[in-house]
Amino acid sequence: MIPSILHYQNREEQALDLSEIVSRELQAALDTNGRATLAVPGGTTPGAFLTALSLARLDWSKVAVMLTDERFVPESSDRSNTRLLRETLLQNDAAAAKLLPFYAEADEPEDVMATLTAGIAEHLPPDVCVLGMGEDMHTASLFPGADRLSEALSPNAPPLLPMRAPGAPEPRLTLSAPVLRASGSLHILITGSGKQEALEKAMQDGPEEEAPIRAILNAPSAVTVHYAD
Ligand SMILES: O=C1O[C@H](COP(=O)(O)O)[C@@H](O)[C@H](O)[C@H]1O
Repeated sequence: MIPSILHYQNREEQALDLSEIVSRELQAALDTNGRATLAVPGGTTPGAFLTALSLARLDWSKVAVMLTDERFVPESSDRSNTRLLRETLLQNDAAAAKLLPFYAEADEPEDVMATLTAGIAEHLPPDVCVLGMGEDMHTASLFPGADRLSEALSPNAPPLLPMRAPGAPEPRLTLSAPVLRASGSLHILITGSGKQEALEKAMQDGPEEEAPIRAILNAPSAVTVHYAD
């Protein structure tokens, strides 16, 4: 399926418009199911969007929030995606949302995988999923060259996997491709010309292992790319 691509005048407009779209989709899920699940990315791009979304007038007490992926670091680290969520989305009205943890203290992610997977099981697949993308065409923590990438891209992948990749300084936990692809709606949030070029490359035919974002671009659900310079 070819994604819809929305070009915004600037990053502020991108953050506000995407937050309105996601808010509407969450409300629709609440109307239908009485609850909703939202998956959001970490990293450097989504802060303004997450803060804008925290102001949405929703019954956040019925919304479960999870990350698309996490670095295996405690919240005291400024590399923690959970910390980003607490400082941005889980403020204002959205402070009432239920955060589904993607980190627990342990030596290795494998030690806590069963517990963290059990915590998200009843909330999958997400009703709404917003993903980031790197210039290397990774999304969530599905990195080219990562140790368990083939498994995470396969249709039978478990929902949550540990992942180690050459360019990633710490181990990761990531939602797998089949769970991400099964989301009710999919949004890709990107900024800057480097990511625009990476997206154009990923939209050409080729293996998902080389450009894991292709697993999302080819998803059966509607995919919208939100781009600003
Ligand atoms: O490491 C990560 O990278 C991607 C992209 O991050 P950005 O800093 O380029 O915005 C992000 O989507 C992912 O959630 C994060 O863990």
